[in-house]
Amino acid sequence: MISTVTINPAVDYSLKADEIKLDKVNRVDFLAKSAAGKGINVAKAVKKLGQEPQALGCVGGVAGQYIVDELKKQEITTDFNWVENETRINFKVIDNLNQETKINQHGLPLTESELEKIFAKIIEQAQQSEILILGGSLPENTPVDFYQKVIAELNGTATKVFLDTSEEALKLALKSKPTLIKPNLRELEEIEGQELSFQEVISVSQDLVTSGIETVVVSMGADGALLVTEKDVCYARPPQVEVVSTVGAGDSMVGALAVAYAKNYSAQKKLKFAVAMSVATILSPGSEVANLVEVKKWMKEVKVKQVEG
Ligand SMILES: Nc1ncnc2c1ncn2[C@@H]1O[C@H](COP(=O)(O)OP(=O)(O)OP(=O)(O)O)[C@@H](O)[C@H]1O
Ligand SMILES: O=P(O)(O)OC[C@@]1(O)O[C@H](CO)[C@@H](O)[C@@H]1O
Repeated sequence: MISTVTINPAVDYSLKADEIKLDKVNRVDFLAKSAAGKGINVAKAVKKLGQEPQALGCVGGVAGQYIVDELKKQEITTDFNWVENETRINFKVIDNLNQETKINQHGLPLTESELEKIFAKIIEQAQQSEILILGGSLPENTPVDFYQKVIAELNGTATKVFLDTSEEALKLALKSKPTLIKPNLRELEEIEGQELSFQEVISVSQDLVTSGIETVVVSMGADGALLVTEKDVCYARPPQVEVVSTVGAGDSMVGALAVAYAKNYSAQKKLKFAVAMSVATILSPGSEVANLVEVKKWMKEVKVKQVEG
């Protein structure tokens, strides 16, 4: 089974504005509302790709109930922990220039006891999961080494742990050696504390692999993605497309990578499948993700090659 963990989920509101005027009232149009947060988007992707995911995490209040109800409608198995504070609402505003402004709340804190319970649930459920995906930020006041501790606890077990987070939580978690990480270019640059050329992205990823992380996938927006393992350095270029919304593009890639891992695809096929999924997803509105039929169509358009390390 593929399980996803979203400690800090969100209800995403996608909105449209002609332009965002700072220090003014902005009148916006409503486009879509979605059950979201990175791990939840990954679960939606896994389901759309024909596998049965399980979504874990913390939900609270009316927004939490919305997430539970939506995932039920999408026939996604959930085993959430109910918490005292309301789940956050995030806003994604698309303007006339197709720029996406993302307004993400930090997420209200969890109590110490809620944190202990979700930690225990993750470890328990990991035992039945071939792949466990930890996705997104941590709510306010959560110890920043939360993911690091979860991964350390699962070291030496059969569970493959994928991680998609950012900033300090990512930096610390690298020390516990997750199986796979999927930083975008900016997140990788944050880890390194400097801008990176394409060759530097390859060598930094190779260093991470040498340190004990099995697979590093770096997503680079319209420039595609790179997958690095001990044996392979593959690069995939997406076709040029008219973007509808990039929200969830990275998450859809992680979902596709999990499915590709479960199916034991080759390195090149894993990357092709993941990039095709992301391309199909950026053509879907809001935080929605694409399905297998669309992915199969885009796989023909994604060019993958082995590059020199
Ligand atoms: N403008 C674009 N044109 C073609 N493909 C794109 C474009 N933007 C994103 N993609 C595809 O989506 C993948 C993921 O995008 P990106 O690197 O922006 O991830 P991300 O920052 O993790 O996304 P998010 O956090 O919004 O889910 C890219 O590797 C690429 O395959
Ligand atoms: O604030 P975080 O946890 O870093 O990211 C949350 C989020 O921006 O990520 C998803 C897109 O990747 C959205 O559905 C959601 O609102």
